[in-house]
Amino acid sequence: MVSVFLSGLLATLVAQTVDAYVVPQGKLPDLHKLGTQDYLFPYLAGAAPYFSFPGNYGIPTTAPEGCEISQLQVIARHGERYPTTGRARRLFSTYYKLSNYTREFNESLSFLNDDYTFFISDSNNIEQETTYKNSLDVLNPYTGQRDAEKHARQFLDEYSALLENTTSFPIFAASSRRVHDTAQFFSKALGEKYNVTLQVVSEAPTSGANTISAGNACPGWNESANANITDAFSTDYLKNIASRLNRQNKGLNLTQTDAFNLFNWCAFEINVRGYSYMCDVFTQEELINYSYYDDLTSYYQDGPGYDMIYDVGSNLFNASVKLLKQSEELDLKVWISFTHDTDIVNLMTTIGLFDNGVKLDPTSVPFRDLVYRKSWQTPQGARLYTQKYKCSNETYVRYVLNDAVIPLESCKSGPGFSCPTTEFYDYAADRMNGRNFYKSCDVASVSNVTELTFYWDYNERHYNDTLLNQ
Ligand SMILES: Cc1ncc(C[n+]2csc(CCOP(=O)(O)O)c2C)c(N)n1
Repeated sequence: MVSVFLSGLLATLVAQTVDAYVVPQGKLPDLHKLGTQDYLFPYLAGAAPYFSFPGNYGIPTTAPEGCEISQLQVIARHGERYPTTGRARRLFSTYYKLSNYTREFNESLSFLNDDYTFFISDSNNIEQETTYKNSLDVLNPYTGQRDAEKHARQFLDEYSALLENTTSFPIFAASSRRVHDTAQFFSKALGEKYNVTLQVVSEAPTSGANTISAGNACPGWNESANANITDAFSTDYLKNIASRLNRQNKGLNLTQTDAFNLFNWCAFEINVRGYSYMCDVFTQEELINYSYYDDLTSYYQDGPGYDMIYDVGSNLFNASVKLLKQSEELDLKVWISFTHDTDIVNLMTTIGLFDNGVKLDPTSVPFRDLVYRKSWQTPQGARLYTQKYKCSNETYVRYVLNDAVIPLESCKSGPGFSCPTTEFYDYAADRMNGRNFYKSCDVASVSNVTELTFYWDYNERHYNDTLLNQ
């Protein structure tokens, strides 16, 4: 009797356990593709999942022998995500064209014959972080959620000593929902030992200079300011893709715009599903052209090729330098913020991390002299660390981008190729000399907030802004 009861109970328990862990769908051959396309990430214009910076000089990211970290600042992008509204609209238009094709697909598009389902299956996911829950394959190793959790563990592994006497501290997030969600996944993954208060700082233009996302509060910024330069880049690689696919599939009428959209399809499908057969459409040469086009447009829209960007990036750089100077007085040793890719790119432009003075050439793909590789700088989940450390009685600053130390070319005489703070503060003042975010961006037309204060007044103000699906 008892054993019948027990085996019944056991069966129920097993059934419940199995139910809770149903691993759904996914065709068997897809398993071989899942998580195997990392080699493509550096070519996918920062839309693919996280990867460590490929231009790593081999400098250890830990503080050099005899040095101790005194402050760490982290500025990170949100994690892997679904496409934005605009991208999704363009992707759907290409998808509809393909889904209306009535013949069998050939060669690289033949995967579409096998009851393929498009990777945006619920429009509520547009703009949002990919999670264990909204991912199209539970075995997807690239969810933004997992990336943030992994990042948190890596952060603790390297820097938990800085939190030795701190159990309650803030983490700052721009008010985009995916940015907030990333910050929350990161915070939770730090574990119960820490009591993190998320400070959600508005990224609406009305927040003016008091923002992590200066790009959103810059009415003066003009996406097309340098379009006359970037438009000179040849679109032959896109035309070749379209004509190849049209030749292989009679009656298919893909345009060069469709070809461009297919790169995004490839990248975002990996974020959502963990693999994408669409990536097999491109040759390596086409991927190189595509990634350089991203470097080029970013350079002239958000980087050193657009003078105003030095002003935009100065909003965060100025705050960062202020925190560095105050490190002795401040209780907190770790300042963690989450935002968008362009804000990090703007900041790195003002810092001068990837600028050798050579303007990017729109007429051909450069190789030897190309240091501004935006397609490598801010993948999903990108993270820029500012380290301040003390060795004997001297203090030093240096930057670590996506697991790689990137020395400042004109100031690297310190241990670990760092910049002595005495020199660094002059260097920073020089970079920001004459720069003014509020003025240059015409922020006055949307806000009267002239200063970034959230790092200093969060305790009184407790930032808790409404989340935006943008
Ligand atoms: C200075 C400046 N102001 C505004 C824009 C417009 N913009 C295009 S993409 C993006 C963020 C999406 O990134 P993420 O994928 O990280 O969320 C923004 C804000 C810009 N590119 N540069």
